[in-house]
Amino acid sequence: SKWSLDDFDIGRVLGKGRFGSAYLARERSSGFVVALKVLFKKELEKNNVQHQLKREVEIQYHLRHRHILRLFGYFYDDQRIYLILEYAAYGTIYTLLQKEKHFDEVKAAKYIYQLVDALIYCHAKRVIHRDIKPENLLLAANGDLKLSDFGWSVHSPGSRRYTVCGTLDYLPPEMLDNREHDDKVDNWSVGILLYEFLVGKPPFETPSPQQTLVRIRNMAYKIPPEVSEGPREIITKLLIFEPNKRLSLEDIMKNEWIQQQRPIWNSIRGDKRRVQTN
Ligand SMILES: COc1cccc(-c2nc(Nc3cc(C)[nH]n3)cc3ccccc23)c1
Repeated sequence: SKWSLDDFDIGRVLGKGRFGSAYLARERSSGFVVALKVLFKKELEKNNVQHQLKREVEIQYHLRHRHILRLFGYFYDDQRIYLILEYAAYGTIYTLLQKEKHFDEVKAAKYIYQLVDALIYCHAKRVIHRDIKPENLLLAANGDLKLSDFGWSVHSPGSRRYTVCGTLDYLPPEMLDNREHDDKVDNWSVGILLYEFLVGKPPFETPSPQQTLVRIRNMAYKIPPEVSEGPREIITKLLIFEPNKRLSLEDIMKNEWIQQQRPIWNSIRGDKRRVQTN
């Protein structure tokens, strides 16, 4: 591959992930700023996830969409693998949500709209993400959402072969029972996210993974009264046990409440560009 570490000036650490860290970096000849994700081969082998990484690279490398973080390339040396990724200046939605506690309906609708736009593109290419959660949603300098971390993505239909580590909060029943599943798993996660954006925590959250598992299986959740009818309807139509009965991504885009918020998004971005996208 044509890239090497000498092609980059390395800047600050952006953050730490499970298998390595991401650094701000600048490609020397062009001055182009990127995020360099450094993964340790030993760690990957120890967790037996090197083929997941291979699939992540193959899938993300070929996806080109304004709300999907670009993977420009990769290279490696004897201990590490380096992913050359698009740099999103404002970090993760996870951090923003922690800071703001919860989003107002305009912001929640904007992020859901942009995420669903990215997922329609992925599903059209038979790619399911399978790991949609606030930690994997980055924010670009213009405030736009960027879906990242395709480490768990597969070509539909999929079946989970690896133990899920980390939160179960976003997994649909069919993935908990390790049953065969299709792209409707991402529809479920959109419902979880919309709830979490407005309420500040995911619907099935409990102190222990075991209890969370029971609550998901029993569909034991309540939408607080302060959530208005528009988002309430979308959440209720996405958090459905039977995958094929869940609201389609297209129907989310057409939803009246989502459409009502759109004119406000453009005005927030500062009326530098009054672009009426109709
Ligand atoms: C593993 O790397 C992590 C983990 C958690 C947060 C960040 C992070 N990332 C980015 N931007 C990025 C990251 C990538 C792959 N492209 N653009 C920006 C930030 C800003 C403040 C705090 C943190 C940030 C990275």
